[in-house]
Amino acid sequence: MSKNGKVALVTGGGQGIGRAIALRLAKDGFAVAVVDYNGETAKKVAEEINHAGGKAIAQLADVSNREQVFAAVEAATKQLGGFDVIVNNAGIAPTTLIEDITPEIVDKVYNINVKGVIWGIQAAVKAFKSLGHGGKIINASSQAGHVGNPELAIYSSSKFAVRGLTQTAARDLASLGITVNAYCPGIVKTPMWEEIDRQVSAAAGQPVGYGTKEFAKNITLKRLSEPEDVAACVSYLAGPDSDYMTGQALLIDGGMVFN
Ligand SMILES: NC(=O)C1=CN([C@@H]2O[C@H](COP(=O)(O)OP(=O)(O)OC[C@H]3O[C@@H](n4cnc5c(N)ncnc54)[C@H](O)[C@@H]3O)[C@@H](O)[C@H]2O)C=CC1
Ligand SMILES: CC(=O)C(C)=O
Repeated sequence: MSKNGKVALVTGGGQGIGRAIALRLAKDGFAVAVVDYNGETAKKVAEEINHAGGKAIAQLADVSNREQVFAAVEAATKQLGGFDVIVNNAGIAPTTLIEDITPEIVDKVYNINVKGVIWGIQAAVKAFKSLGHGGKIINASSQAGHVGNPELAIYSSSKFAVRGLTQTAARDLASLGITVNAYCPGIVKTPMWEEIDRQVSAAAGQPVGYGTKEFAKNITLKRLSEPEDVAACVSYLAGPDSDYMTGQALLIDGGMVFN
């Protein structure tokens, strides 16, 4: 049994923001299922939680595969003794100049960033219903889901889609006692951001770090965010203090986007 008696599942939990969320939710008292298509990193994060006195399991699943997502939620429910929160965090962000976009890249990004969230929502609803209680669904959008980001057309549009899904699911699932919210980080220091910086800088013929400077110009708080900044917000969305919040897409971007 976890310290707060609750179970959370985090997709893309093997590194970056997902790892920070898994560690934070474990600290908050959740038993955590760390799900990733990289089995090694998921295992490492679960071990880190267990060594620190928490309770975690690692699960291998590709969120673009509906059956694997349902299987992960079912296994988490059985092995951890319940199911209360899903964090649909896994995502990819290749840069996509408009004229170079191919059907393959659209499918790849949408299969993970959009369909992966849909499968996560469906699998969580099935688990909550079978357990006879409500729950919390938390989705990864982005500041790029509030404003179109240069050179990230497909990624940005996928994150707008996540906001749309979040609002609609919040309305559709409220009667089941399920809340649905999204978090919308700005630039977070993770391997994903490092890769975007490399691609944007190279496309501009500039050294690594140029992309970061360009994107970061408008951050009011004048610093990039840490994965832990995002995890703190997700901790709130996963806990009881957000019980009266649903359909929201919280910006955690240091003031990059005011709306
Ligand atoms: N880093 C940033 O600046 C921002 C990130 N985000 C979003 O936050 C989420 C996490 O991003 P980061 O931690 O930065 O990314 P990351 O690339 O550093 O880590 C992503 C994790 O997800 C896993 N993953 C990717 N595709 C998967 C799939 N199909 N099935 C299972 N696991 C999969 C990867 O193996 C990795 O462990 C993403 O949805 C991203 O779009 C949003 C705003 C800003
Ligand atoms: C990768 C991403 O979502 C950014 C920069 O907001």
